[in-house]
Amino acid sequence: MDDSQANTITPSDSSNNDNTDHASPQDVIGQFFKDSPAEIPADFRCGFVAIVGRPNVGKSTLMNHLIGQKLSITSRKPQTTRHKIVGIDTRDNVQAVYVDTPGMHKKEVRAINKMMNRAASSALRDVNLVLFVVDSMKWVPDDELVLEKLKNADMPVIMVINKVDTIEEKRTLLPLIEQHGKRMKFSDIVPVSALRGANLEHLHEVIAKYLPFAPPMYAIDQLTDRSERFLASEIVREKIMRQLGEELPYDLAVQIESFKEEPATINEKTGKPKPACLYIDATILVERQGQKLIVIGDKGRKLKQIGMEARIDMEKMFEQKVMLTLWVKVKGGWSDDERALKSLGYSDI
Ligand SMILES: Nc1nc2c(ncn2[C@@H]2O[C@H](COP(=O)(O)OP(=O)(O)OP(=O)(O)O)[C@@H](O)[C@H]2O)c(=O)[nH]1
Repeated sequence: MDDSQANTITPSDSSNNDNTDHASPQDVIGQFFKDSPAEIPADFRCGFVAIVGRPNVGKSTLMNHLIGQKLSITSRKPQTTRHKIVGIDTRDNVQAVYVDTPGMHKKEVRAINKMMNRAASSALRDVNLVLFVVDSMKWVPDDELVLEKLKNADMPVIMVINKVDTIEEKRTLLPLIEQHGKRMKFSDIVPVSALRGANLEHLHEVIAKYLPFAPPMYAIDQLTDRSERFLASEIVREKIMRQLGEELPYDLAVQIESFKEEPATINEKTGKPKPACLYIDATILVERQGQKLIVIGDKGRKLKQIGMEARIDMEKMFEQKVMLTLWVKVKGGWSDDERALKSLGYSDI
């Protein structure tokens, strides 16, 4: 980014009272989720699901197919601070929230042991269900390590025998299921081919059976990482509109440059906790230098106000501390550039 063309502001005081008269974040969310059903059926099921297993058994492939190839689906709510949400799958009165188990994707064998120790004590805590993924063709000591940790788990564990498409002799499948069934008391054993999408409908049904009756934790319309950024950019745009009114350049756009969450930490020296924080960098793109000056305002006052109001709304929407950095940049002719439009999320609208 060209610093000479940018003006930054980082509102840092999150304790400001919000006295401005503006649309609440609920209004903004409502705009995007207006098709969501108003009434949640009493038999709705919802819960956290952890997908575990040694490297290379197909966990990522399975998750991607379970959530319908929608990668990087994330959402933020306070209940999820313990987990990293990797996918939210909502269908037929069931919402399965897939969570990442830290270290699960490490290749090193030793890491598994460490990871599973940790997983048993933290990542697996609070999940409602575990999917233990194994490769139908191989059972190796690493699987055994994972199994050992799962034996202590106090939630249902479903064994998912993956890659069944690689089994040549299909009649060997039943004896294999029987053999695995003796390893521990699984709630269910489901053979699938994640890659081919085979038997995944059945797996969806089995997963649903083990999730508790609970209302959805997330919007029925799944949130993608993109739409989360999109909501953030819409908040900034709304604040610009409020500040500029008639002066608003009609071809102004807001681009979210980065959207990163820093987890809560403890300061090693002082021992004081530092809360989790969402760092959002956004660029306000305008067509001409004159428009840039309008957005920035006298002594940067307008931009400062926009940043402060936007941050307050973002903190409400994302339910955590937000550090917002705003830039204003002249990008002549961007509105004619199809690629730029796509990168700004206009294909989504
Ligand atoms: N034949 C076949 N291959 C599969 C299947 N599922 C996954 N694979 C392949 O297995 C390999 C590993 O898949 P991943 O999904 O990356 O496995 P993972 O368990 O997430 O691996 P880590 O990230 O190392 O923990 C990839 O080459 C996949 O294409 C399946 O059902 N059948």
